[in-house]
Amino acid sequence: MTAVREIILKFSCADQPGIVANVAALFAAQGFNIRESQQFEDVQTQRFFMRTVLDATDQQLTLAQIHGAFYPVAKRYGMDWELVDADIRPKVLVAVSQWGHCLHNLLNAWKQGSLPVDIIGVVSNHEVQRDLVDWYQLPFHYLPITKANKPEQEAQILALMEQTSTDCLVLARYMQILSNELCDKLAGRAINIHHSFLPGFKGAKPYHQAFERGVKLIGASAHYVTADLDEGPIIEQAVERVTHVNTPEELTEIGRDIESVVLNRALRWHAEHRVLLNGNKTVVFSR
Ligand SMILES: Nc1nc2c(c(=O)[nH]1)N[C@@H](CN(C=O)c1ccc(C(=O)N[C@@H](CCC(=O)O)C(=O)O)cc1)CN2
Repeated sequence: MTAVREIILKFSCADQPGIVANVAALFAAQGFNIRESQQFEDVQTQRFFMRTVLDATDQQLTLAQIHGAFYPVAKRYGMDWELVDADIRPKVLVAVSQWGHCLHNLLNAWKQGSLPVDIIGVVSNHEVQRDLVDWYQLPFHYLPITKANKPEQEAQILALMEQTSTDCLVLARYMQILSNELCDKLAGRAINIHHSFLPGFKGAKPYHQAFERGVKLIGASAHYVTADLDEGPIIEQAVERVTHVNTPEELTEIGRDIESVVLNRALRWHAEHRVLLNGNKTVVFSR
């Protein structure tokens, strides 16, 4: 096991005085330098959230050794915690159906190195995006789905993630509803881009719903996937102004850019361990 250069600690626990002081004291005692730190107390739930980035260069310790050193503090406060090597990029599998704008934006950012993830491949229930994925020299897994083969198809997705030790599944306009079983197995590590400003206009055709309602703003929402369709904890959202002149097709066009930006931002924050679950909500320690 090699020594780590930089670590990211994120945790939540029941709030009480002295948490920050004790965490800081533990790392100070070992000579770690805090590079970045953010914390938040949810006064409603009395839950405390914290994310800290520490320079570990001089300590010459492995992640396991730092884990062991922090464990007593985590245990004392009953923390839900994660301590990771900041140089390890999460492995991501992307799922897409027919629309390729979010996939294109993800692959472009990944190729440019502006998305701190390791995309291991793309799965799709259609072949429409195969050429794009081939161009990026990534594996394209064509997994058609029907009501009858849904359990097998989902088992193939899960098997692919396990075989490749993939951390995260990104639904980049994947228009199939994941089963409760798959949602449970991927809790907190499957991210979907919904093409509306949630909680408005859930379901498969939000732009037509928006047109019929005559809204003046449309948007997109990236959220963790749960069994309750479009109800998962929201990671990021954005909106754009529209008018009575815009047709459903134009709303769809305007929405594509918002979706792509929102999904990239959400995936980056997830990959940088900036997102903590807070019940059915999130705490996002963005830059
Ligand atoms: N368990 C979940 N699965 C998915 C979610 C989610 O929140 N929980 N989000 C969707 C994405 N999505 C909206 O963002 C969405 C996708 C598909 C549908 C839908 O009604 N699909 C129909 C089939 C449509 C088709 O074949 O084109 C269906 O599955 O019966 C609604 C919303 C991704 N999955």
